[in-house]
Amino acid sequence: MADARVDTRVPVTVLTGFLGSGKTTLLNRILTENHGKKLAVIENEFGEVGVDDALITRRFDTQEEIFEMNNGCICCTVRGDLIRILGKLLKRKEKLDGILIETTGLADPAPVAQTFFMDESMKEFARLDGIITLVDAKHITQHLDEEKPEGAENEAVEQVVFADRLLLNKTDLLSEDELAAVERRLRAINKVAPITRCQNAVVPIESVLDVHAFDLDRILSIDPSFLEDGEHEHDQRITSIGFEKEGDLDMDKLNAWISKLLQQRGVDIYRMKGVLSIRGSDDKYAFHAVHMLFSGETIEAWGEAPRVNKLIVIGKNLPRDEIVNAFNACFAEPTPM
Ligand SMILES: Nc1nc2c(ncn2[C@@H]2O[C@H](COP(=O)(O)OP(=O)(O)OP(=O)(O)O)[C@@H](O)[C@H]2O)c(=O)[nH]1
Repeated sequence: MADARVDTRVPVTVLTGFLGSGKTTLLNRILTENHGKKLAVIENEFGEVGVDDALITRRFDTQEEIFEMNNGCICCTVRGDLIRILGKLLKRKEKLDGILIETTGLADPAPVAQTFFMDESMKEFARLDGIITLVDAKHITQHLDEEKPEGAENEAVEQVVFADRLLLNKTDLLSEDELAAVERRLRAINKVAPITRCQNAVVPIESVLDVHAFDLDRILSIDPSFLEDGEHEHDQRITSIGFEKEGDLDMDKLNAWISKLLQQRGVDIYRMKGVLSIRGSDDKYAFHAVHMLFSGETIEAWGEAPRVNKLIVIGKNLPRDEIVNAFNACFAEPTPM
């Protein structure tokens, strides 16, 4: 095993955690904080339409390069793309202080981690530094408890099992007793990863980057077949509906639809996120929902950019036609001349 003190390979951090747990919030902090590191970020999103690009905040003097991988899930279909991007990055490894991979909220981190032990050039140039798992304190228990169809894995459990660091985020939404109960639950699944409580993913950057936390022996003791290329299956009931549509939305209609949708189907709607164009506003409106909790805020001005609404809905047994029709009905009527 390489000695950490003289190891010059590029450290790779895998940022994982269920949908809406706070991965992009943490990534934005890393990208906007002045830590002096030159990082490359690989972003993978679940869903038909990519929204994260518009939600990622970049510093003006940004040192980071961001690669989007939106044609499939990083742990299955686009692993080939991941290996190609990593291959390109590692050719100029002298210029890099680290690589950060944000998985989708529905990814199994194990096959992503495995990538760094599979091929010789990867092993030579990169070292898996740690798997950092964001945990949504409010919703994790229901995800851990969720019954999955025969053969399908529970990604929320996998993300906790393989974590080298657990960031228990959204502590503002639970009482002290509830938080302690969640911590006990996490500890029962993962005996060793330090658990750090946080809000808005505020943790010292040095506690997540370059921490030398990944331990192959521990992983092999949990999953002896970790280094073999095994198959895994996701819950096929979970799908996404994506919108990419020009025009202005009527805020009242939008609010009424979202409130009704989340009241009726909030248990099965894991995540909604979007950047929307609202009639009468010059600014982009960023919208987030995680189950029944939703929020929105104006972000930057549209300026010259085309006012295209991007919205993604991710959930279980989604009624596609109903959701598509209801969203389309939220557009503002054209103003009479
Ligand atoms: N109340 C509360 N909300 C939070 C906290 N941290 C993040 N959020 C909100 O939770 C929502 C989801 O956060 P993201 O960072 O986008 O989550 P994510 O893990 O990247 O989500 P996906 O990319 O969909 O998997 C956003 O509305 C955040 O503002 C927190 O500590 N408390």
